[in-house]
Amino acid sequence: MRRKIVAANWKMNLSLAEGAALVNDICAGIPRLADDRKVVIAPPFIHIPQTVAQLAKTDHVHAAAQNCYQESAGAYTGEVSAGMLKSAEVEYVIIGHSERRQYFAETDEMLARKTDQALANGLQVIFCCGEPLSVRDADTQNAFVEAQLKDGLFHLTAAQMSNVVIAYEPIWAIGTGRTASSEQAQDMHAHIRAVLAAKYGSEVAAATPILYGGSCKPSNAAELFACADVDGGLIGGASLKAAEFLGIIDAMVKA
Ligand SMILES: O=C(CO)COP(=O)(O)O
Repeated sequence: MRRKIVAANWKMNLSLAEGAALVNDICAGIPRLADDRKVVIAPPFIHIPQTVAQLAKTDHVHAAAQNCYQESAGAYTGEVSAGMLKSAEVEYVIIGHSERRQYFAETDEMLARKTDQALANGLQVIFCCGEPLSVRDADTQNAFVEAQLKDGLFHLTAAQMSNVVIAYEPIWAIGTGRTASSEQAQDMHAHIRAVLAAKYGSEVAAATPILYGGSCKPSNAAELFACADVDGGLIGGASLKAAEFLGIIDAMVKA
């Protein structure tokens, strides 16, 4: 049985006090999860020690970072290494979010190195892919996403892939209120799984969770998570309100 995951990406939001209150409310409201269902919370770096301490009281909610640097240590002012995240007891790291690619000029080559750093330090990677609107309008999204996966991930071994989760986030659906239809999500997720199967075989492809991200809310989560190849979600805006995030977790529990 493939893992199902709902992950919160807080992006650059919330004070420490607001973050602590939100994690408290999520932990208080979360239902019992089966072993194959996981909730992940990715706050800004500065929240991490606080969030990790709060989550130590639960078994089924895990801390993540939103990024890490591609070198292990040194004179890189302002950066945070995968080893530091591990030392803070972070379990997951998001790599290749479209906002990192777009605003911080992160290239596929950098993302491949970040992935290596994360895996070498025992972190699980949530690797993001997804096309801009111009690519969707030209109907070339399958080739675009395939190239992102090949360039960012396909240097990994099959064994390393067991520590990788993929998040498909079409850029035109992020923060826009315009979600992909369940048919668009399923088509792309099936394509991603076929690309994984061609490279790593059907067992690895079947075991890799593929999350959907982009304007996912309690009102559309159940329909998205009912798709055969959608294994949960990476949630931005709706992860900042406990009631909304708990509603999305509920959709995963029932999926
Ligand atoms: O980018 C996202 C999560 O990483 C999605 O953001 P929204 O849920 O706000 O559209």
